[in-house]
Amino acid sequence: MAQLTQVSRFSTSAANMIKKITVIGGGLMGSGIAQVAATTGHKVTMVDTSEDILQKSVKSIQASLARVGKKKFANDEAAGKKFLEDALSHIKPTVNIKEAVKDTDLVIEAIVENMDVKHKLFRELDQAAPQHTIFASNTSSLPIGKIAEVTSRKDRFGGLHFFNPVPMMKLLEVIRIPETSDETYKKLLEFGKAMGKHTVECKDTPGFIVNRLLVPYMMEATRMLERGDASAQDIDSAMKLGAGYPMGPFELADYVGLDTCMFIIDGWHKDYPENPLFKPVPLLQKMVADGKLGRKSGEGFFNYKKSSM
Ligand SMILES: CCCCCCC[C@H](O)CC(=O)SCCNC(=O)CCNC(=O)[C@H](O)C(C)(C)COP(=O)([O-])OP(=O)([O-])OC[C@H]1O[C@@H](n2cnc3c(N)ncnc32)[C@H](O)[C@@H]1OP(=O)([O-])[O-]
Ligand SMILES: NC(=O)c1ccc[n+]([C@@H]2O[C@H](COP(=O)([O-])OP(=O)(O)OC[C@H]3O[C@@H](n4cnc5c(N)ncnc54)[C@H](O)[C@@H]3O)[C@@H](O)[C@H]2O)c1
Repeated sequence: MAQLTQVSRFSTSAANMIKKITVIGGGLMGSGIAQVAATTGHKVTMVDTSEDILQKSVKSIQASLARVGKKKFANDEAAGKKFLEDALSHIKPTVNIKEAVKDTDLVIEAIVENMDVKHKLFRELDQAAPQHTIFASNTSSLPIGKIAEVTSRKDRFGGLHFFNPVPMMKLLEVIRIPETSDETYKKLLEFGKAMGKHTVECKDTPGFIVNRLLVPYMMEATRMLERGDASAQDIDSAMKLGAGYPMGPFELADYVGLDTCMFIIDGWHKDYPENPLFKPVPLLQKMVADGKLGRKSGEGFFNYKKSSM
């Protein structure tokens, strides 16, 4: 623990700071990370698997920038427009991974939550990126040390766990594995601050800080619903009005994606079968099997289809 806090007292010289970043994955999280990096003066390359997906990512960044700009420059439409255009000009979307990492300082991986897919990507990145490039994963639940195993740069590897929606959520968990060098960790912490986030330091433990507490709470809410103790609506209202949460557990699960929720809890159960907090939840598994994935599929614990709204 002493080691974790000691590192954050040092500061990196301006010449040594992270300026160019590559975000792999332009989905919910990757597009948010790219957006915030661009608005905080970084040069960003955003990679996804197809031009179509990248177009959608840019559209969602535009929409989010418009919301931020409208608030930030409430009485100055021209300044809001300039803010949006400046930020977009700092983001280069591409499907070419090799080109995207050729002179980057930091790669942030935000692709699907699957160890094999992440390993395949990091093997490729390790070959293509220059020696000085730091790698980070935005994984919600997979061990950073295990993701890093396929690279030859564990000393330049860490976790940067952002929260959804990235432009609004102030927290960034910065995770180190035993091999992460002090120099790397220091740079990651400073990058987080440069992104305008409040950083917290954490070891490579399941769920880090937030998800280790949040996931059991959300699963317990689902078990409560499964037992028929209360309705989803009332459980959500209770936690919002009685505990001060901005979203109830089911609104949040729908927002994150029920497939992601299920992947996390089932994965932890496999790794820690003795822990009762990580027991799979049949209701969640059934909803995912039925294609009810939350907001992204139009239905989850609540219905988001236009006709029923
Ligand atoms: C099994 C369990 C699984 C757990 C999974 C873990 C996943 C992961 O690893 C960790 C997480 O992320 S955990 C998840 C962690 N996340 C949480 O826990 C989220 C909890 N929810 C919240 O904090 C709030 O509900 C929100 C901030 C999302 C929306 O706020 P609201 O009041 O309900 O609704 P509003 O009135 O619409 O918007 C309010 C303001 O926000 C602005 N805005 C919104 N989205 C924006 C965007 N994309 N861009 C730009 N701006 C955006 C908007 O413009 C507005 O500004 P104004 O100044 O008021 O005009
Ligand atoms: N959804 C959340 O609330 C949340 C919050 C924090 C962290 N995370 C983590 O962030 C990561 C991404 O989650 P998400 O919700 O943004 O997922 P998402 O499904 O919205 O986006 C993933 C994107 O990665 C792309 N992709 C997949 N394989 C790729 C590859 N090999 N190369 C380039 N792009 C590839 C997909 O096309 C997709 O656009 C996951 O590890 C997840 O656990 C998610």
